[in-house]
Amino acid sequence: MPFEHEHPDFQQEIQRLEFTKRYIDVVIKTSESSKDKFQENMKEAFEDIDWLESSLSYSSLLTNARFFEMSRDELMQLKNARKKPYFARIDFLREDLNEKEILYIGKTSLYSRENQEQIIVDWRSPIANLYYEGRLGEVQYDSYEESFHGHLSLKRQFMIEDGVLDEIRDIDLTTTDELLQESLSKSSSNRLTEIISTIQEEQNKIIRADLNKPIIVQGAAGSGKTTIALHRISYFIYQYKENFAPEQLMILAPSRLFIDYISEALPELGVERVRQTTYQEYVQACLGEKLTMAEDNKLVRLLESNDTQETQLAAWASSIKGSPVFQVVLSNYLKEIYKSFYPKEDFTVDKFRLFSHKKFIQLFKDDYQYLPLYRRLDKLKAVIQNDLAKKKKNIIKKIEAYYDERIERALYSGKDPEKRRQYVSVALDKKADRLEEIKKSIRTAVPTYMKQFTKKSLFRYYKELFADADRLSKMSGGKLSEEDAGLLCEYNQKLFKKKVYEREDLALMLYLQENLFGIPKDLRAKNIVIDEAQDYSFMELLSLKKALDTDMFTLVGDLAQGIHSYRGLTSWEQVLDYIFPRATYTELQKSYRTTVEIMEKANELLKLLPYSFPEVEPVVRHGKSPEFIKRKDGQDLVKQLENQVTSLKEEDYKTFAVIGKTMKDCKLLHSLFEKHGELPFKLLQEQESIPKDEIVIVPSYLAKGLEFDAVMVLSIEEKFSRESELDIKLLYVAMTRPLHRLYFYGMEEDNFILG
Ligand SMILES: Nc1ncnc2c1ncn2[C@@H]1O[C@H](COP(=O)(O)OP(=O)(O)OP(=O)(O)O)[C@@H](O)[C@H]1O
Repeated sequence: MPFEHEHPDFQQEIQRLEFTKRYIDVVIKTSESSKDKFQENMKEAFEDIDWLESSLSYSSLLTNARFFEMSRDELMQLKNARKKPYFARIDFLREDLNEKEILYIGKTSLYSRENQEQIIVDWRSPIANLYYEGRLGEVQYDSYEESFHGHLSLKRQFMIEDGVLDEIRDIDLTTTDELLQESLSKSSSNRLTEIISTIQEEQNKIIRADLNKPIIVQGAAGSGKTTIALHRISYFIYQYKENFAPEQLMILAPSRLFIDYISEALPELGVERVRQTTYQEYVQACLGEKLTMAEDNKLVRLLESNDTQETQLAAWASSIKGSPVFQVVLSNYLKEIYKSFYPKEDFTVDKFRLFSHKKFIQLFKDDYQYLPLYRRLDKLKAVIQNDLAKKKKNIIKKIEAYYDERIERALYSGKDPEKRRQYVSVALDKKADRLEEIKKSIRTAVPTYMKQFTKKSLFRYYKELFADADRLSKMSGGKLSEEDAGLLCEYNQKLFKKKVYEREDLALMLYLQENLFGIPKDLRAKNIVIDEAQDYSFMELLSLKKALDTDMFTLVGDLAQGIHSYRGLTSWEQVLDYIFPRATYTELQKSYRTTVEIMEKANELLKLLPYSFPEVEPVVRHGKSPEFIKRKDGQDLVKQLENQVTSLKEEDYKTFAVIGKTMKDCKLLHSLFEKHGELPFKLLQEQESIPKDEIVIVPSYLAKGLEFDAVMVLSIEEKFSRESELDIKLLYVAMTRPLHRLYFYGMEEDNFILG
């Protein structure tokens, strides 16, 4: 029996819950009215009861009551916690203390206003780690670099629904966690939720891993990567609340659709103020310009195009532009640009040499190395301006002295007076002219000198990079043959003519932008989470790291789902070796989303991929085996799918998706639904938000990261071929979306590779 109403402590726990709820109410009420009201509110709330232990009795609550200011966020969190203030309790006797601590763990912390005792302990606090890691018995936890040893005598889970205690259960980590089973067997809401009460040990390790180091997680489909990444941000914010505002953190998601999907979990974890954006949006913000992106989706082109040569060229161009070859190219290109800024002439005013070009170069090259190119120029401009301001009096004095001396000499010379007068008058005029001239030179010297450094826009620089094949090949240090460089130049020039950019161009432009102009400070997040990181190229990750000037990244991804591998990663090694050498690398092999039956089928696909992925282990939860159903045509197909959904609804499933290989089949089905459909449905596009209570029609590549109770993989005109690595990955993505049921609708089983 998993949970017991007859648990000997059940009544006592009800009272504790009641106390906590009322206490929360008082704190909320008081902080919304006035602090002086605290005592009054307390009295009102607890007047009718006399059951509390003495330490919590209402008379003791009244004495010494102090009210603490709460921030808006804390108040918000407390309000949210009202329905379920905590989910677990641990009893811990610390070695160096005599008294056993009884700690209730919840989403947010709550201190007693009277004696600072913790009424609720935040799940992210150091001691709460005992709930996630500790077995009953001797344990230890670390807090602020100190270790505390002691005895853990109880771990208790609570099921609280709408403020009412339903069940309690005492557990040890060694027993199978039925709370986890229960939470996994629920139906999905189309949105990601928090999992704080059932975080597993291996997940907890990642959430709490050293916050001062980057981390890379290779995790199987459904292993909780997205969820864990969000919990890690939450943990980070809690640990560094004094040092960082949530706005300084950033989540990079694959699409707006995905941001919508995770949006529900964000406020629950207190991370809704974290910047959430897509890679493309972020880079464009850094460039300070909205670019016209090539509309064409290369992935789709790879799947649909008959024009194989052109498509292959496009894929090849992407892979090269994303590869380390371009790190070499850009670094040589920048060297070249920098060199072109070394002046050959000294800075002079009139005949006076004020600043040698050598000194200028030394400052430019070495002293101001930490600045982007144009910021160095600004700085140097200020330096020579200052220098001139200091020296200008001296220059004028020298000129005056020169003429004064001549005039003086003429005045005392033996020339006849008329000639002397004439000479002096001419000399005075000359002096005035010279002074006028020199003052003008002083005024214009700096701008004139700076004129030699012509300013070009980022886009000019970028275009010039692809202007000359021979030069490009040289800049690659021979890594790009002249022929390949030629193809690449031609390819990009075509894009420039159309005035469009591809996603792959963004990384290179970001790299140049950072080195030439710099990135605005407010865009430099301090800690970055990248989901679906396998779809990023080497250059994308490298230029992000450089632009943000930090290596504090959390990268989560799954190479088996690397459907953009024409540009993305095929191994984590390169990233670890060259971009994030300080990173810890972890693998997650357990899947929490799908049933054993579905996962076993999906695992068969993994074997067809040319990588050695270990099999994904599903958490033991059984369901029906995936089923192939011969599809009908037209109206009958719509009926067939609708009947399926209706019968699944009867089993209490709530979210359904029909997944096609690409948009092509999805659009076909969508038009059939428009003509004949009776149930509500929606075709998902990239910018869309996921509807509730509608049958979702979505292409496999957009379904990545999402989940549904039941999935119907559909093949109308498109088939999944076992010859194509991309098809295998897309089918794998589609098959790992359902929590409970998976169907294949097609003409033949073979359309889905596994026939
Ligand atoms: N410890 C856990 N307790 C309860 N549910 C969990 C746990 N870990 C993961 N889940 C659930 O498993 C599902 C998959 O999680 P998530 O989407 O984070 O996985 P993922 O690794 O990002 O998957 P994908 O690679 O398919 O994008 C979610 O429904 C999540 O709530």
